[in-house]
Amino acid sequence: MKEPIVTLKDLKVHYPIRSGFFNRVTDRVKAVDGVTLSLYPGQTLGLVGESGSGKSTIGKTIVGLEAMTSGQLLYQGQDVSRPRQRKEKHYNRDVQMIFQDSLSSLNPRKNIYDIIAEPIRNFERLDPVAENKRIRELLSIVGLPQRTLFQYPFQFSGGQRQRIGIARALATNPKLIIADEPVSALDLSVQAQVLNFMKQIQRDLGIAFLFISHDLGVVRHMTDDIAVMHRGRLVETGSRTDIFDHPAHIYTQRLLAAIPSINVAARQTHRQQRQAIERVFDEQYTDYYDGDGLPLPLRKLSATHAAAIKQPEGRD
Ligand SMILES: Nc1ncnc2c1ncn2[C@@H]1O[C@H](COP(=O)(O)OP(=O)(O)OP(=O)(O)O)[C@@H](O)[C@H]1O
Repeated sequence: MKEPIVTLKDLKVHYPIRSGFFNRVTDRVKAVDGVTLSLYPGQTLGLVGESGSGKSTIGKTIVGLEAMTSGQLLYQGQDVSRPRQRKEKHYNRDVQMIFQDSLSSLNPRKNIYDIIAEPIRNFERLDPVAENKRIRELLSIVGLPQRTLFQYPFQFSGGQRQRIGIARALATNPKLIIADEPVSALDLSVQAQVLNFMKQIQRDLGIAFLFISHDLGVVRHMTDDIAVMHRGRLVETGSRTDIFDHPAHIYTQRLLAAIPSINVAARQTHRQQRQAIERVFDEQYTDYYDGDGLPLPLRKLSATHAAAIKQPEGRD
């Protein structure tokens, strides 16, 4: 197996909660509470879980937008947990992010040329001719007409803006892109277009993706490997077949049952299955969560599959 591009080791990100007259820290939200995972060259890893499970915090920590409480961030095997180490290793150039909300993540006062040029100007010093050429190339990679180059974000549709966000993320020739719910703000018909387009880019350019989504249906379309997150921890990791055909954790089973059925005739049966899985979730809760309601540690089930479940009886 190739060396991972990025590895998180026992990552914890805890947010302080302040309250009272003196604004003292009275509690902590354990948004990420001991996550270990690796991202490999050319791989797309899907990170799924319901809202609040800690997915975005992982993405933001990888690109340095959130500080780690503890744990380690490795880049090609080297420790880059500190911002200074990331700078030295060109990490910030090689790891980019695409955001969910393309309108608020693109500066409304800058035209597309300057938006795409920004990361190039930050990390590479190209002469104006080379810069112009690179920006035009990026625009054609993301399928936008050259005449749009000096337009502003509000002049584009949501799908087109997401393509601009992708062009900006591609500008520095990154090795890894974090895509946090990249299509959830778009109409269904545009979602499919943008997803197919991202898949094609991923294949053509061999970039690794961490694809964050609350929707297992979208993740199935995009990724070969999936990590399922609940309450700040991973509850299951595996190949698409492991997760979709042999889900071992009750929470993964619940997420699978929540994927809406396209077939109208099957909706009634689907609803009954969903209710049945909700009952099983409540009944078997203590087999999967500890006394504090936190997921158990991950246990290896095969070379590709691991789940946060109890050891079978009689084994330790
Ligand atoms: N800056 C912050 N200060 C305090 N708590 C935060 C902060 N950012 C996130 N949280 C909390 O951390 C937990 C994880 O949030 P996070 O956004 O990572 O989850 P998520 O799975 O990405 O959900 P969503 O899809 O809704 O963004 C949530 O309980 C959230 O309220």
